[in-house]
Amino acid sequence: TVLADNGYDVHIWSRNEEQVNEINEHHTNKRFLQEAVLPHNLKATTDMEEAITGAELVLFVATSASMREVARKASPYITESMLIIHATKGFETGTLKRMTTVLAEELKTDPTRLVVLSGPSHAEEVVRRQPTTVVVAAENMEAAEQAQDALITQSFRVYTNPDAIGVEVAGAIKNIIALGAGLTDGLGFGDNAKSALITRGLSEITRLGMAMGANPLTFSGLAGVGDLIVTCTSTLSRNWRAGSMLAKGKSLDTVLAEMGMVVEGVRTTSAAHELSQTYGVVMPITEQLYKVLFEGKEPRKAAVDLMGRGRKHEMEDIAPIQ
Ligand SMILES: NC(=O)C1=CN([C@@H]2O[C@H](COP(=O)(O)OP(=O)(O)OC[C@H]3O[C@@H](n4cnc5c(N)ncnc54)[C@H](O)[C@@H]3O)[C@@H](O)[C@H]2O)C=CC1
Ligand SMILES: O=C(CO)COP(=O)(O)O
Repeated sequence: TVLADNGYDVHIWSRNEEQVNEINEHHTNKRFLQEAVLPHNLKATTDMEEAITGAELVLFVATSASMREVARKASPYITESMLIIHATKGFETGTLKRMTTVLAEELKTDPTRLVVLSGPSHAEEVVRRQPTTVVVAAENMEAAEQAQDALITQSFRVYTNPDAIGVEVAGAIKNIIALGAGLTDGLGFGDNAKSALITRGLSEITRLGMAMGANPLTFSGLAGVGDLIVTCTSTLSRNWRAGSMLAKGKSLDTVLAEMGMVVEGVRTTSAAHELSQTYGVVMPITEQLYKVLFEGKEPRKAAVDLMGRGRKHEMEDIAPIQ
């Protein structure tokens, strides 16, 4: 809708014929966007060639689990002149690769020109043209600025950042913290607990990001603090909702089935758990969430263990202790 508002003829690719027909005939996508009416210059197709051929810009919004498969399908129709952007938050399971790496491999394109779009942006609000701010990041600033030009509207304000690694790491890991925020709310803890989780979660994101080559300042921006606030405090967040359902004693399988939409934080917890070992980074919230999700640990016990850790300096492993 953002691109359509800027006058582009937008072609959405979906594998789901029913959804494609609904978008083309009724200009709605009720399962995901309720009553929102979609612009008439936005058309859907199940044909990847038709969706991409002749495009100036291709925006990938696959789930992290399906990014490689979708990119491989798109690859034959991608040309060098197309601007490639993605808005996916997560790592590839198994390889632990960032989404730009997956895209660069499948599209055989210059990785420095791949643009990451992230920030606090629940789709349900974007489609209603409620004020939203995001960041587009690419090593090649010209590519980031092209994305900014294409996406900026009166209700969708777009900032640029050269730190694609930082923006990707922040967008992925904040989902773990959002699951944790849902858990603390579901357990009946107060605002102090949630603020603690958000802030110490930011430390965790910063430590991993720095180890992976990110600029720590990126994490105080829209992709870091901004997205942490929206996903840890909004009932629109699937990750927050999943966490609060887990706290009520539902199994992970039940929660995911009831959600019916992707909860990226689950796979990301597993990936970040491995990344923390690969990079030798301490990630206590991620570690406790891993135990809750995959080892059956009681959420309340996880909270007790987090509170009972050894004494620390607040900026340990981030800034030198003076
Ligand atoms: N929904 C939101 O507000 C935002 C979502 N994101 C990110 O965008 C990505 C996608 O999220 P959503 O669209 O919200 O998820 P969703 O669960 O609402 O929709 C995902 C869609 O992908 C389809 N899909 C799954 N596997 C596929 C495959 N192998 N081939 C083709 N289609 C496949 C599903 O059928 C579904 O229609 C995630 O990484 C998410 O973190 C980022 C910012 C905001
Ligand atoms: O990333 C998002 C908003 O910026 C979407 O978050 P959820 O996946 O938790 O709904």
